[in-house]
Amino acid sequence: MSYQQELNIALLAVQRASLLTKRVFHSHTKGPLSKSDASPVTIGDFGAQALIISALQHAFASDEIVAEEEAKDLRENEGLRTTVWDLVKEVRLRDDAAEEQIGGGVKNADIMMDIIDKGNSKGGAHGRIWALDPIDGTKGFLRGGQYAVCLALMVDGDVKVGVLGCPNLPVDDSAPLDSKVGENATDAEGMGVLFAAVQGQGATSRPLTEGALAQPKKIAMKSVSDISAATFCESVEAGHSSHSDQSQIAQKLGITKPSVRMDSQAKYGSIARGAGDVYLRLPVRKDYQEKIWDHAAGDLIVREAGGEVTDAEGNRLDFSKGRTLAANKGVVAAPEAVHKEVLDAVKSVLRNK
Ligand SMILES: Nc1ncnc2c1ncn2[C@@H]1O[C@H](COP(=O)(O)O)[C@@H](O)[C@H]1OP(=O)(O)O
Ligand SMILES: [Mg+2]
Ligand SMILES: [Mg+2]
Ligand SMILES: [Mg+2]
Repeated sequence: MSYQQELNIALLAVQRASLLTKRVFHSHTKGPLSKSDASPVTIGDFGAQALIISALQHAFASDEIVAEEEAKDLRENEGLRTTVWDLVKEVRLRDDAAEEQIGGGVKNADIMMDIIDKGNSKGGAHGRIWALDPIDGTKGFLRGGQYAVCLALMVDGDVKVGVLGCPNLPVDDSAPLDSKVGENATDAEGMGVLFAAVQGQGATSRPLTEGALAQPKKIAMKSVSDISAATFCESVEAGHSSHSDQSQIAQKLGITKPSVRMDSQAKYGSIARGAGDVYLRLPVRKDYQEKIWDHAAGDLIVREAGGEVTDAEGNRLDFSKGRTLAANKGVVAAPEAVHKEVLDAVKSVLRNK
């Protein structure tokens, strides 16, 4: 299967949701609330989830969706509901034909909440299931840094299509990653990129526009012959991945450059286009299970760009286990040629802990 229709709808849906998140990013009222696990959620997360699921339901009515957010807070808080609805009803692609392909807008606030709650699939190994993170890196979004709108289609537990909208990364694939990439980001001129991949068809990037899709360009990971010269990417949040283990691994590989810290799956996109080389996410807590929506799109984009993505033991990420990556701990993403060398260093550091 070529999955061209799925890719097209996913790209348009992510592009439209990114318009909404950008509005919130620049407003003073992001409306952060704290969820039961103490992580934040904003009006941007709810609004983007509603717009994307609405597009998927229009195009693929019988597909299931595993999405991060639920409408409970909106049902209980009228003010919050109205604020999110005011955003959702206004945001449209500035291209009628493109907007029509994703079904136009949502009809009213009640339907919006029902749509948000359609993201409650249990996931699993059977059938067509989308994995959606409406804002990945919400902490980065609140801090003014990197974040990503993430959508992937799995068929029988295998990721077939992945799209990442990164409003605060440069369009230019060859722009070097500096240590400031994760700070005070703006979506000024030259910023905003959509990454995409279809299994067996390679990975692309294109500028994030406000209307019809821009032309895609093929992307590929940088070939790294000397691992000591590699650029590492890691989370900003030390609570999400172990900075200390990652720094020991870098040291073991002879890497002296400081790691580039940024929030969200923007890390997967950045290494897929050769702006960085290696993404490490080593567990801080034994009991944390990574969520499928935090990895599905990025995993495919990196592998289609010539990379290998495994957990800390060298197993491929298994998206067929439900809403979490229950069978995996940690993530090691690197160009194919050096992945083993990186993984050996990971194993050796973790063994000696
Ligand atoms: N203890 C944890 N370990 C790993 N990832 C976590 C942890 N807590 C939250 N996350 C998730 O990490 C992702 C962001 O990663 P990064 O640091 O690379 O930007 C978020 O989706 C966040 O989930 P959530 O959306 O529920 O807050
Ligand atoms: Mg996330
Ligand atoms: Mg999220
Ligand atoms: Mg979250």
